[in-house]
Amino acid sequence: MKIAIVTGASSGMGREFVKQISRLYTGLDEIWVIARRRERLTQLQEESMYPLRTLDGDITDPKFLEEFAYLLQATSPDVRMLVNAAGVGSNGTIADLAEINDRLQPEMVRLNCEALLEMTQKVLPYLSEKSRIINLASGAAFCPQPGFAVYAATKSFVLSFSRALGRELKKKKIYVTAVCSGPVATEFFASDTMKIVAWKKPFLADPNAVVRKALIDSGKRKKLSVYGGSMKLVRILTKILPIDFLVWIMGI
Ligand SMILES: NC(=O)C1=CN([C@@H]2O[C@H](COP(=O)(O)OP(=O)(O)OC[C@H]3O[C@@H](n4cnc5c(N)ncnc54)[C@H](OP(=O)(O)O)[C@@H]3O)[C@@H](O)[C@H]2O)C=CC1
Ligand SMILES: N[C@@H](C=O)C(=O)O
Repeated sequence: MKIAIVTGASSGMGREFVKQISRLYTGLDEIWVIARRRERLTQLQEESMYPLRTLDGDITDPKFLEEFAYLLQATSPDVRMLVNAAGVGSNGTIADLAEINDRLQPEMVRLNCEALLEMTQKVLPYLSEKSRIINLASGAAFCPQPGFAVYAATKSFVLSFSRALGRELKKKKIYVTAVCSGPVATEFFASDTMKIVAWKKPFLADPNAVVRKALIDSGKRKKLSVYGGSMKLVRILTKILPIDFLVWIMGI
């Protein structure tokens, strides 16, 4: 059975990946869609040409991860694509966020880093030649960001992890792409602790376009998918400017 697996499929870019994978790729038997909001995943069936297998649950929950591993073992699928899109962000200083809720930032690390790693580890034995992994990192991965510190650090983890994993899997011809976009118009900005700052508003990208580029870049076996001219410029600047200056700028 040939499948694609998408985490964070109930909204934003994960949802868009499911829709576009279903339109663009032939030969899949199922797409496995993962998120906590079951009804959203069920509704998504209307937008997919392929049967969706709805795995509703929290990917930071060891019980969910155990059941997921068991399902993989029981069905032994050929996973053609894994999209790790589940993730959250919070902005504010580390101290302010800790005062609001001291679990907020540790739980962000658990979801954005550990759960992404655990999903990848579990799926790895079921990937074969020309399979692909797409990890949602962020432009925030390019440099430390005071006021967005833990989120940016989690995304640096995702970028670094993706690059190294891609190298490890090269011999097996399995390709890994990290998606590093700027702000994208999704529910990411709808939580009480993740407010979009004014200067980012003009740069808000359409999730449809970001995902289309990510799938094209993954098809071209690119290690990074960077959407938009402004984010490409940010990437260059973060390579050439001194780190202390960059952190100062980001903290203004
Ligand atoms: N929007 C942006 O500006 C950018 C976002 N990104 C990254 O892209 C990825 C997708 O974000 P985006 O689509 O924008 O955001 P959304 O908030 O729209 O989507 C996040 C998804 O993650 C799922 N999710 C959250 N927590 C859990 C959990 N514990 N277990 C399982 N699923 C979970 C949510 O589903 P549910 O609540 O149903 O569980 C939802 O489907 C994230 O990793 C984000 O960091 C990168 C660059 C820019
Ligand atoms: N890139 C976005 C999040 O990942 C942002 O800048 O808010």
